[in-house]
Amino acid sequence: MGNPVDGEPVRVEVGLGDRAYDILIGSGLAGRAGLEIAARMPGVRAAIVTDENVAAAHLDAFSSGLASAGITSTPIILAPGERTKSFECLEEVVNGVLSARLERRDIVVALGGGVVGDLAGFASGIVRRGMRFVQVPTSLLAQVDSSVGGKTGINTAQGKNLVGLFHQPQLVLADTDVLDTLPEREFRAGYAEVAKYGLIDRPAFFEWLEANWREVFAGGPARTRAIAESCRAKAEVVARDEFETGDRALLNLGHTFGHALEAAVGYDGSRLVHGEGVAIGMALAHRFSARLNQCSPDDAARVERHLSTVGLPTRMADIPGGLPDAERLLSYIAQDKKVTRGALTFILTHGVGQSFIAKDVPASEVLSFLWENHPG
Ligand SMILES: NC(=O)c1ccc[n+]([C@@H]2O[C@H](COP(=O)([O-])OP(=O)(O)OC[C@H]3O[C@@H](n4cnc5c(N)ncnc54)[C@H](O)[C@@H]3O)[C@@H](O)[C@H]2O)c1
Ligand SMILES: O=C(O)C(=O)C[C@@H](O)[C@H](O)[C@H](O)COP(=O)(O)O
Ligand SMILES: [Zn+2]
Repeated sequence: MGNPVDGEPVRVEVGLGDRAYDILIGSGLAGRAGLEIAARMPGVRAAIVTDENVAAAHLDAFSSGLASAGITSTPIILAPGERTKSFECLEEVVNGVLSARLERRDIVVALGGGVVGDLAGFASGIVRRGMRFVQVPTSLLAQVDSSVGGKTGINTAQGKNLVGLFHQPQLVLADTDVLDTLPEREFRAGYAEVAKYGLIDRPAFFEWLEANWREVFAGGPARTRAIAESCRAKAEVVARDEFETGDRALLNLGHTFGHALEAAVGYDGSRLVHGEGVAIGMALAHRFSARLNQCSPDDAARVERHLSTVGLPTRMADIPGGLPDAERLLSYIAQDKKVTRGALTFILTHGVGQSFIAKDVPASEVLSFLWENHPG
């Protein structure tokens, strides 16, 4: 894991054969987006899907950059937050793209966090039966995770991401400068997905994060290194299991619990945002693994300690405003996309960096565990 060379973007390839694409990570990439896009897709026009917060900070500079490379664009600006991943906003994006008369070979650009990326990616996958799209992730979470790998979609009352498509982008441009305007709470939430890669199968990376997380939060080379290492980790998994028929499910560490909690609070980001749900979910997954004698309580405590040290929540009691009872939480878990013939699947662990896919986890065990950990 060397430090990135100053000035040069780090390039990570997502190796998907004739649908392979680059992730470029570094300073100044948003301003250069027009050139990077025009070099790969000459003559395209664009819809820029973004949210109000990102638009206020970055849209003018971004669309001017596209224009100076000869790319005309139409902005589609949405309300910020998880509730935007909805059928209503999907319709808004589809209408915006069609009203701009973009053609199938034109592009949808997702300029924003994971919410914008998942929604714009989904819209691009269905308009004219599949347009091309480019991810310009502006949150840490989007730069290390959601912009890579082609999972797109929206939420429903029944659960997270239950409607969507696998649809890969043509290019990912992760400009580390744009993180300067990201609120600290959102940076911290994105850090949960960074730590996730260490916990899945990169124990040395987790150890490095334990020692260097302050530098990652501060910015500079350590941050770029953490983003690049995360993208490499995700790109490797996606390249070998694009459609999650096997070990891509490991990327779901912490999500089986986390998604249930997000649904349980009605996608209210003032109470819980995705990365925080993942942090609590990862702490629970380690504690649950220890309860099932799969992992030592010391490892579970170590994970919880690091997540709390950086200021992330690790317990259901950390969510303000109360939760539905354990049976209700289990009913959200039963909607998880990893469920097979009614049997629950969890990502469990034998220790830091030793995650595994556990099929047929008895619902009764999950329910008792949820009650034990429920804030009441
Ligand atoms: N597709 C995938 O593989 C994948 C992976 C992980 C998460 N996700 C999804 O991503 C979503 C979470 O993404 P997120 O954490 O980026 O949330 P988000 O998109 O809601 O962004 C977080 C907040 O930060 C603001 N913001 C983003 N960039 C900013 C910037 N540079 N300056 C100022 N404000 C900025 C946004 O307006 C928003 O208020 C969830 O819906 C989750 O399910 C998808
Ligand atoms: O890319 C993946 O695969 C992941 O699981 C990454 C997760 O961080 C992400 O939150 C994803 O959207 C969850 O996928 P889902 O299939 O459980 O909805
Ligand atoms: Zn996630």
